[in-house]
Amino acid sequence: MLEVSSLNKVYRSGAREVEALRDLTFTVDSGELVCLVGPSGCGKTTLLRCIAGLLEPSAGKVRLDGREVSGPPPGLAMVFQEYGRSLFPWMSVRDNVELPLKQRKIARHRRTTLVQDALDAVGLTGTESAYPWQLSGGMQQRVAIARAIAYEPSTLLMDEPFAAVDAQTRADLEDLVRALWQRLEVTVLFITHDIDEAVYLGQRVVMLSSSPTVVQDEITVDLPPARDQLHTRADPRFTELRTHVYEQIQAAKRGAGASS
Ligand SMILES: Nc1ncnc2c1ncn2[C@@H]1O[C@H](COP(=O)(O)OP(=O)(O)OP(=O)(O)O)[C@@H](O)[C@H]1O
Repeated sequence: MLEVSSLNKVYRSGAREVEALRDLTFTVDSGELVCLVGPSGCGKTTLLRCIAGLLEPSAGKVRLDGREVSGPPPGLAMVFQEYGRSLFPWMSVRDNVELPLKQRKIARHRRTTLVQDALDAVGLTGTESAYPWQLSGGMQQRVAIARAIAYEPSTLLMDEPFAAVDAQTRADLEDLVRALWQRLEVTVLFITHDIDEAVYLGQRVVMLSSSPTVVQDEITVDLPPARDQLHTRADPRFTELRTHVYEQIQAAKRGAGASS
């Protein structure tokens, strides 16, 4: 479970102060998939860095599985937008996925099993010896996802992971995330600028205001759990939910408070 309580971050340099996060409170329950959306510049990077233990908040707390985060938490794995920069080009697919397991000092035999299972789960069986640059963007992002799940995290933090891939690949990867989430029962916080993606993927959508950031609104996505690109997106309820989220993000851009 991820708990973000009254999180505040003020950047100070000399006499200049920038309040990036004002007062951010939300939770992601164990095994839940929550999407976070907000206008550009809403403090998403600042929030992520606080959750990942890479940045100290000015006030408030982040707790992961009951423990206060004060450095990179062991149960957390991350997938970033820039897969090209998060994979090491001189390492094979297998070595990229295995690296965090070596750093965790997991025994070789167990590592081999975890790497193979993760590559199978993301549909990359047979690419073990390839190098990232020999793969398409979508496949590289699958490697990054395999690396994250091989680590067996309790929580997966996904930072606009599909912003740089084409629409068809993106749809496939969205379905992969839902399938893995259901199968692995992992807690997922998925950050995206794409409102349709947030509603399609999430059990809940948390909307952020412009910086200094607060939670603008939050909705439960009451769509059936078995989702597919064709039928879910054509569901009138999907349209209602996306309209609500869109209106809230527009209100956030204008600096207005939440409306019901
Ligand atoms: N190191 C820093 N020093 C001063 N101000 C900063 C620093 N990092 C971020 N900020 C400010 O904090 C606010 C939030 O920035 P942040 O990078 O967290 O937003 P973001 O949502 O990730 O942006 P984008 O969506 O454009 O990537 C912005 O006003 C930014 O200028």
